[in-house]
Amino acid sequence: MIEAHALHKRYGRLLAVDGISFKVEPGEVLGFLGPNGAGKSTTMKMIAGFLAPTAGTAKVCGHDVQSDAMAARRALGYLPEGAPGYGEMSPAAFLGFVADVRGLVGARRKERLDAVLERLSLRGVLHQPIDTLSKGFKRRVGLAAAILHDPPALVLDEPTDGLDPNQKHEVRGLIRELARERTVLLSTHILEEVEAVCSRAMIVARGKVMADATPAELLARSRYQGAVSLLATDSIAARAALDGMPGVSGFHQDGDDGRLYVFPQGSKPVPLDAVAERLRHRGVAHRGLQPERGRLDEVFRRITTAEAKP
Ligand SMILES: Nc1ncnc2c1ncn2[C@@H]1O[C@H](COP(=O)(O)OP(=O)(O)OP(=O)(O)O)[C@@H](O)[C@H]1O
Repeated sequence: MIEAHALHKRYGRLLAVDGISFKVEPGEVLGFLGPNGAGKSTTMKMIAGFLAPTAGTAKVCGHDVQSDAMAARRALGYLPEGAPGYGEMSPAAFLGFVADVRGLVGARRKERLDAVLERLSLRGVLHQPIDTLSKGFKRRVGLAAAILHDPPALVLDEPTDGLDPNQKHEVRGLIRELARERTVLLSTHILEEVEAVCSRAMIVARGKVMADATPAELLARSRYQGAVSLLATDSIAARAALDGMPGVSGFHQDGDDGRLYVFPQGSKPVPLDAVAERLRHRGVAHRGLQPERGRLDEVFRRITTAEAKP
């Protein structure tokens, strides 16, 4: 379990983290989302014991990260933002060094090294300097170092940053697999990642938690949920045909692709068949009529912009 209670971090005059509290249970993947500078990395560094909080406490598997630092660090695997250091070392040398620091010896050391090399498919690059590896392999080396001692809790700072779509897919699969019996806290800028791997998402802005919900609950806050959209040859005619239809509250036309969004009244979805029938009846040609499931990007923007209310 990972717990944060009223964490604060001040850098001079800047209050980078302003009272963040949460609890993540085993089996949960909590995604930390927020604009640049929101305080995500700072919070993660405090949980990992790399930075002392200005106020507040954090615990990893019940161990306070400050007063019981060694036990907390033993229980935690941490992937810092960016690539691992020691770029001149090979993965073999670097992971051997991490194993030594973690106090792994004998058969257990060999077993854990074999397990992570296999899990992260690192055998092909074992003796190449880390600096010369692709971004994907660098992230894998970082992940291997984070899970080498088989910790019950993981803090992963932007684990898929800079990876190509295939590598992202692979790393997300690995995180889901790791999360089965572990507690995972990860940060990301990628909204689709939240739906792909997170059981819960916390939106942070200006050092404060602005939302803490499941991805489905966040989607339900989108005004696009329950809307239908279509591409009409004549959008003005389409709007005129649908204006005043029961269950329809308004329209929005996308400036880029011209797609027309028809918004519902209240929580009941706009009836797709009735829309199709009405357009047919009025002779409005259209294609791509589809229901909308909501948009995380819109919810994220609304919650994190200055006007947003918590
Ligand atoms: N060592 C430091 N000294 C002074 N200010 C810092 C320091 N580290 C971070 N900050 C500032 O604290 C704020 C929060 O930074 P942090 O890196 O935690 O944000 P973040 O949410 O992780 O951002 P990003 O998504 O860009 O990684 C930012 O304004 C940043 O400039």
